[in-house]
This record gives sequence, C-alpha cells and structure tokens, in this order.
Amino acid sequence: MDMKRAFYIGRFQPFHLGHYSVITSIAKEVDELIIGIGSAQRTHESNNPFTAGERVMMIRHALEDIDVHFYALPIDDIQQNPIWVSYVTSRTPPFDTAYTNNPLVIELFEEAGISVKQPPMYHREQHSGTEIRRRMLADEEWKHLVPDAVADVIDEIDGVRRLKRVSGTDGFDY
Ligand SMILES: Nc1ncnc2c1ncn2[C@@H]1O[C@H](COP(=O)(O)OP(=O)(O)OP(=O)(O)O)[C@@H](O)[C@H]1O
Ligand SMILES: NC(=O)c1ccc[n+]([C@@H]2O[C@H](COP(=O)(O)O)[C@@H](O)[C@H]2O)c1
Repeated sequence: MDMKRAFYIGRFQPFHLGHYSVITSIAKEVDELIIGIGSAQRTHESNNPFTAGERVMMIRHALEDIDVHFYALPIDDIQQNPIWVSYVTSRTPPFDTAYTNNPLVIELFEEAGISVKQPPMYHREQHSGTEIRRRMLADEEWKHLVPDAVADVIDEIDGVRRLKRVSGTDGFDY
C-alpha cells in the first residue's frame, strides 16, 4: 500500500490550538504524520521554557483522540543549514510533503526537492507561542489558547513558575 506521510515541524513552546488546528486539517489528507519537535535541545529559556520530553507529553495528550497515526520526534538544531534536510530525513520515517510557514524551512525543503505546503493561520494574533508565554508571565488568561490536556501538562510540571524563573520575573535577584 502506498502510504501518504507528511512532516510538520515546530518548537511547540507550548503546543497550542493553532498547531492543533493545522494538525487536524493535515490529518484529513494523509495516512501518517510525523511531528518534528524542533530546537529539541533548547529548554529553560524564556523563548523555549519546556523540555523536548515535556513537549512530547503535550502533543501525545493533546492528540489522544485524533484520527491519524502520528510520530512526535524531538529534533535538535544543528549548525549547518545546507545539511539540515538530510539530517531531518535521516531520523524520521520517509515523507512526501512538509507543512510549514517558516521561510527558512520552506527554502531548505524546496531546495532539497521536497514539496512544501503552507497551512493557513488560525487566529494568529492570540494563537502564537510568543503571545501565550507573554500572557503566562503577565498572569493573564492563556489556558483557552491551548488544548485542555496541554494546560494540564503545564500545571503538572509547574511550567508557568519555571517560565517566570527563567525569564527573571519571579522577584528573585540572581
Ligand atoms: N495560529 C497558528 N495557526 C496556524 N499555524 C500556526 C499558528 N501558529 C504557529 N503556526 C505554525 O506552526 C509551525 C510551528 O510553529 P511554532 O512552534 O514556531 O509556533 P509559534 O506559535 O509560531 O511559536 P513562537 O511564537 O514561540 O515562535 C510554524 O510553521 C508556524 O507557522
Ligand atoms: N540548521 C538547523 O538546525 C535548522 C534549520 C532550519 C530549521 N530548524 C529548526 O526547525 C524548527 C522550525 O520550527 P518553527 O517553524 O517553529 O520555527 C525550529 O526548531 C528551528 O530551529 C533548524
């Protein structure tokens, strides 16, 4: 059987409803989906507060009921853009299409001859990792912007407290 497999990469800091909406629409088009958790080595930073393992948990729980077979695979950054596509494909199942809106990622995949689709943006003003982290730091509402299961994971790991600490806004002097 000819399997249609797609690749979707993001940092997922955290995984939010914009990502969820992209994945539910890709799920209708493919048999299997590879979700690349990018910048996997980055964690405990203001722009990247969560570990690769915590992001695996968010995705696994958020997609509990989704109707597509998926793999969530952490992918570290490397220093050389020209070999990044080979590096990615050397650690993922084979795929036909990459879904991304990241201009560098589009360029690298297209140069490597892999077809790219750009998913439409879902209420981008609020559904962005940057905006959600901003709200967490400001003690504003953010849970409605992520799947319930992701809010539970972030509570379990005390993620907002960590974000505040690594962003230096918890009142402590270092
Ligand atoms: N609201 C959204 N709707 C559709 N696609 C989105 C949305 N937000 C992000 N994406 C796409 O998902 C992929 C992964 O995004 P990423 O993990 O960088 O999230 P982000 O919200 O852009 O994060 P950050 O603000 O932390 O950079 C990118 O291709 C990005 O364009
Ligand atoms: N040279 C590299 O390591 C390289 C190149 C292009 C993209 N990436 C990664 O791919 C991911 C792209 O995801 P975003 O679209 O969420 O930015 C990021 O984690 C980014 O660091 C890495």
